Amino acid sequence: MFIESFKVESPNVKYTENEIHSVYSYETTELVHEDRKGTYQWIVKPKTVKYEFKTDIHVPKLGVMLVGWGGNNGSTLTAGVIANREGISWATKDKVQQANYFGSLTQASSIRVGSFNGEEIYAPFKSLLPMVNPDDIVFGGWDISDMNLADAMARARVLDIDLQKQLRPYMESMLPLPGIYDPDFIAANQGARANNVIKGTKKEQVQQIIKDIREFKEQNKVDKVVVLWTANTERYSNVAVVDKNEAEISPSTLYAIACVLENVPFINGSPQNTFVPGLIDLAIRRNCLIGGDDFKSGQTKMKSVLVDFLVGAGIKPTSIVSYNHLGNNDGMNLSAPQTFRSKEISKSNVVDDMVSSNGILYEPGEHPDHVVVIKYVPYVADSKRAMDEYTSEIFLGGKNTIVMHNTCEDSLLAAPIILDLVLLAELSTRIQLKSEAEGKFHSFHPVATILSYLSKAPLVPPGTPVVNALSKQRAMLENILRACVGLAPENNMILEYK
Ligand SMILES: NC(=O)c1ccc[n+]([C@@H]2O[C@H](COP(=O)([O-])OP(=O)(O)OC[C@H]3O[C@@H](n4cnc5c(N)ncnc54)[C@H](O)[C@@H]3O)[C@@H](O)[C@H]2O)c1
Ligand SMILES: O=P([O-])([O-])O[C@@H]1[C@@H](O)[C@H](O)[C@@H](O)[C@H](O)[C@@H]1O
Repeated sequence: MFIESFKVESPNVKYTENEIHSVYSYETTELVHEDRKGTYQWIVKPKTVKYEFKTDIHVPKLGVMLVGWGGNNGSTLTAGVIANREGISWATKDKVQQANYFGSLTQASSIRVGSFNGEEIYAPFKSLLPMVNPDDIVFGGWDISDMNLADAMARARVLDIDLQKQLRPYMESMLPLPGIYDPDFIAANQGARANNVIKGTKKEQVQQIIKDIREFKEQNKVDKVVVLWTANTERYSNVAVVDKNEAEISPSTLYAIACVLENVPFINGSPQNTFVPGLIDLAIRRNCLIGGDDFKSGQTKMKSVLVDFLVGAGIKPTSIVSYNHLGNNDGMNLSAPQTFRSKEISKSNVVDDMVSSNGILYEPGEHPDHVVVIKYVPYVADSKRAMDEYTSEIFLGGKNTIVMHNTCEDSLLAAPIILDLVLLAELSTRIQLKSEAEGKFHSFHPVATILSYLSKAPLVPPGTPVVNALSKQRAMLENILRACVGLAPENNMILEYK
């Protein structure tokens, strides 16, 4: 059964006019490796740590500034929120389509809250904690192309024409602010659209971005701003020289510096190493949320499910070949070797945690063969075609081969993920926590691993584990939000019926 909302009644949860305060027992383990009677043993000690969570229930008026606003993802997300907000429906060749938020974890997925009379009861994921209603978001942002959002939507070739016609009046007055453009970091083929750029030194460009954020906030009377990069994939910055050679500081890093200096959350939806070590240090010092990297939207999302299933079932993937072709501007930009390399890295590292979790299947340092191929084929436009082959070793020397064709409508899959990223980033800044060993409440670590479900290459604080398995990432996110309302982690035991 599905319910629309619920309230937790517990001695451990207090709802006040300003916050939800929960007391939570975090059940974990402590491991020691000790000499026991002459042989070393791993000892696992269950441990309970008391935490308190405080969630500010005042939902702000949120401004979202997209870097690359005029791109396929940026224009599609903007269009989708307007279509939902205005309740737009449109004719397609199959039916009259209503606007929806399908593909958004926060808006279209559910959580199990328990069972009632032998029936499992589910509620909307977004009913866990007060979140911004996406219909209320004010969009803005930058683009090195000056095209208005209605024309950018048409250029993207993502949405049905009847929908585009209805959206045009809302979007044609939306003009991206000039962006920071450095041809050394993206494909040369992007130069043709770069007619809307901020001149000046890198420092002056950062100052302009800060000015843009302040003016956007003032003009739109928003309480908070989140900035998200959905611009072109850049080549990696050479971190060995980035501190000594200003030319090596990428545009994405410059936007991120501006955001951290303005204490505005910055999320990187692309695979480049925007968050160079100096920037991470700055974000930590200023306690400003940063997160990323590279939206996990289609082919890689499936990979982080399939490899988790195979390894979890004791089956040994030995060869993973991920090919895809696409015909949008992203694909054109990725046709350059240096930008493709950024994407190849983020798409290749996604199985590392699952492989290293099973020492029965893999020797230390052993990995499956893993190849990533991306080709630019204009005709298919935003309708990316992913073709994967997974070969695994099974019982008694057998081999299993899984072949998959996955048509990922790239922007229709990425736009809801962008929405989740900005909503969850905003929510996480309203949560404070304190363990029993800590004297005062504090925010989550500025490097927002809570967003990892939505990223191919989750950015994590230095020295902490990277988890890519999709089910674990989703469970982590849900269980943290459950803890904020005093609910135990979903353990799927349903002992009541065993
Ligand atoms: N499923 C997906 O679509 C998906 C998944 C993961 C990652 N991504 C990443 O998201 C990004 C956007 O994808 P897209 O399909 O919207 O691409 P796109 O090329 O349509 O849009 C990128 C936009 O950014 C603009 N731009 C480039 N450099 C800029 C800068 N320095 N400042 C401001 N604007 C700039 C371009 O003019 C363009 O309008 C890409 O990096 C892509 O790799 C997309
Ligand atoms: O998320 P995902 O489908 O694995 O990865 C996608 C790639 O397959 C695609 O080639 C690229 O253009 C997109 O930006 C996205 O990164």
